[in-house]
Amino acid sequence: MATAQPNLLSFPSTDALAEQLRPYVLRCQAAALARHDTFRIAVSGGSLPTVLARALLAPGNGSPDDTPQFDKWHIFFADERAVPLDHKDSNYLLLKDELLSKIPAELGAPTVHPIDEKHVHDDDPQELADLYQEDLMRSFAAKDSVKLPFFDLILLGCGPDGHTCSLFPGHDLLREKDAWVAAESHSPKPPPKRITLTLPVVTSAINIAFVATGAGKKDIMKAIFDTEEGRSLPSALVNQGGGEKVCWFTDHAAVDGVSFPRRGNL
Ligand SMILES: O=C(O)[C@H](O)[C@@H](O)[C@H](O)[C@H](O)COP(=O)(O)O
Repeated sequence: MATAQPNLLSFPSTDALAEQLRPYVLRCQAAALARHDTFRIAVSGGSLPTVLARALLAPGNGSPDDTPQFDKWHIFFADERAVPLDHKDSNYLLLKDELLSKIPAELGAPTVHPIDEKHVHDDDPQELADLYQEDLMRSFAAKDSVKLPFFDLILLGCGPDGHTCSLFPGHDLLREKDAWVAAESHSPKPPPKRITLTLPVVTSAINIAFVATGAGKKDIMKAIFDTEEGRSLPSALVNQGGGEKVCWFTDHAAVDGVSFPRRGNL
């Protein structure tokens, strides 16, 4: 378990946040391309795709360091709902509408890894989770001896109850040690059937970023960062497992009243 503290960043507005998220993601991209000539990231649903698109589709200065090289990106879903890819609840559709469909051709096209639509109507989402795990294994060239996929970057949201991905407070999935991808059949946030990366996969990522904005987040942010009771919340468990690899991008409204030290840049 990591001991170093996560980084808590706070900005006056979502626009200011997106301006800082861009260089952060592009620094992660540069490090990943130098390491293995590919950038493997996982993204959540919720408000994250919109903020990410605002960050990445903004005009850059044209330098290689400030340019997303999307043709080198492999985009996975940190969690996904068991619905068809064109369903309004699909995280894939959200990402497509907000970001993928708007990427200018000259920036290249990412390789996107959606869930297998054939299994979205299964009673139990386990097969959907297993197939997604197989996709991850292929993409990370995992041999039996490779215990975990090391994402270059995982981008997360945090729900008002402290959930992240589809890892909800008090659910057994928080104790999953072996699976990379797990099935959730009773999500308190609709729709109930989902798949999610597990905590060991999330905390093994090389970089982990949360985006949390708005006054609706301030109570849970206080619980996560300032209280003992909040330590068992899924988002707090990511802080504990990821330590200094974790970076929270928030706006001032979301951290109003939070005592944990925060900064205005990385
Ligand atoms: O598919 C999902 O439901 C999400 O991945 C979920 O984990 C989301 O990130 C949080 O609920 C925060 O959502 P907001 O950013 O909209 O608050």
